Amino acid sequence: MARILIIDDDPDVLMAAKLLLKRHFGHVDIEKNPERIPFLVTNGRYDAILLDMNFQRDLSSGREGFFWLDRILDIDPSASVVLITAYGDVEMAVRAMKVGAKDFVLKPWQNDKLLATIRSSVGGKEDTETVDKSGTASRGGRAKAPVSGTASSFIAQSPAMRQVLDTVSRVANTDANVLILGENGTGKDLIARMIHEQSGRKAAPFVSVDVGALSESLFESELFGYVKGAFTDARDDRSGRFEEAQGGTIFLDEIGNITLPQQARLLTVLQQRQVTRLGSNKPRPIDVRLICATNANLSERITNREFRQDLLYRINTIEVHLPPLRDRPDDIVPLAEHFLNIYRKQYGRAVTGLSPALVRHLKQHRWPGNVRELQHAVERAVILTGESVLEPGDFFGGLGGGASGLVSPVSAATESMQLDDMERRMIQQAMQKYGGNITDVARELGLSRQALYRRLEKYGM
Ligand SMILES: Nc1ncnc2c1ncn2[C@@H]1O[C@H](COP(=O)(O)OP(=O)(O)OP(=O)(O)O)[C@@H](O)[C@H]1O
Repeated sequence: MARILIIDDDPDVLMAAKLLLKRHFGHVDIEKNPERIPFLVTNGRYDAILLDMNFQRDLSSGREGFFWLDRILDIDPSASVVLITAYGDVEMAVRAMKVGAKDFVLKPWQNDKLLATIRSSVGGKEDTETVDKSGTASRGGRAKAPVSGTASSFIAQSPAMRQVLDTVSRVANTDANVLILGENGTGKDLIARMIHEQSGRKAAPFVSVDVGALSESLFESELFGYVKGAFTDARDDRSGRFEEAQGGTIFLDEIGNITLPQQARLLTVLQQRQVTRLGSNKPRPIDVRLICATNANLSERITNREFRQDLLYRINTIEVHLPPLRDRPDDIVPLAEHFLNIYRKQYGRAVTGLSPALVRHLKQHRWPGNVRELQHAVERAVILTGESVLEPGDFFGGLGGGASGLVSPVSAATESMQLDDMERRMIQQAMQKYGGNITDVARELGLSRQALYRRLEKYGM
């Protein structure tokens, strides 16, 4: 069953498209307000997104459409975005495809053409139920990152992480609520998926919700669902994420960031083990395993009366602490090699390993962004290096590394600016070398043509 999202500020277009597509594809969401795109794309796991190019306030330049296309691809680089445009000059559509749109349709559309376009965009997911091999449905939906949550691809060489894996294997098969604590990028999401995959619920859905990102007004409708007419835009009944997780696991990420009223509503649902859709008075029983995660210091929040003690007791039957990467240096090199292996294949680069000098640098860096920072650093290095062995310069590009060879701790923001600069320079050099031939430049940099176009746009080149 395919999941489709349609974004257009014309309610008639939305309704017509929904009626047509619903008969052929399983699930169709419509949205009038483009501001909700980041939330929907993060949480909705769509197989195709139909996006209007021309919103009312920016009628014919398509600029807003480009802006939203870019946001979608930033959140999910593998998203299939099909553009709708009533001002179908081919040039704009082609430009949109160069920066990552999958296809475009002209308004008013021919039904057959629209169906064929969507069919090819969802990759055959029409009418039939397809279940992700692992039975999981993530924020972004399809497996978009090359890094999976299976135990075999989880790197844990340090004693601290071995202990974590031991706890995971002991609690997975119980229904105990688990609270995962750790800084950003330490692997909380991955551990939550692993618990689900090792549990008796693995054939049922794994539903992941970033509750910290839900506004006060969306919190209830998103988690508990709503019935038609519950609020102005509620044109249909819709199940919430708890119901979608029925029989499986719900993962509430950033639980430490929800407000006190949200905490009260969540607590009631957890105590009663039933949800009532917004606008309805019919409670529905739920059978879900609860896993929560946060990077916040919950004891401090409780002392400050920002987090309810009784909610904490509900969610933390088992606590799993993920140490920051700087506190488990034994994991750094195995992780770097693991990511090197993934990205070398993904970008078709002949990079074989890490130099001894780089190994020293990696171990000494503080990794404020933890495993995610290391992962991105390896990806960039694999793309940008011209050598077969990665050197400190591929990672730290002249940052730190004085006589002592120590890498000075730099903020993630500074580092990312420097890496952007490095990337821009690499692209410029390759453009000069190949006289602007996009295919050759993309091949040289190990990028897809689309990825290169996006970077050219990003750097205004
Ligand atoms: N031990 C590990 N082995 C392999 N990959 C890992 C490991 N830990 C984390 N990763 C990878 O690092 C990235 C960040 O991990 P993840 O998203 O699970 O972190 P997080 O703690 O949930 O982050 P946030 O708090 O920002 O949501 C992911 O791509 C994940 O696959």
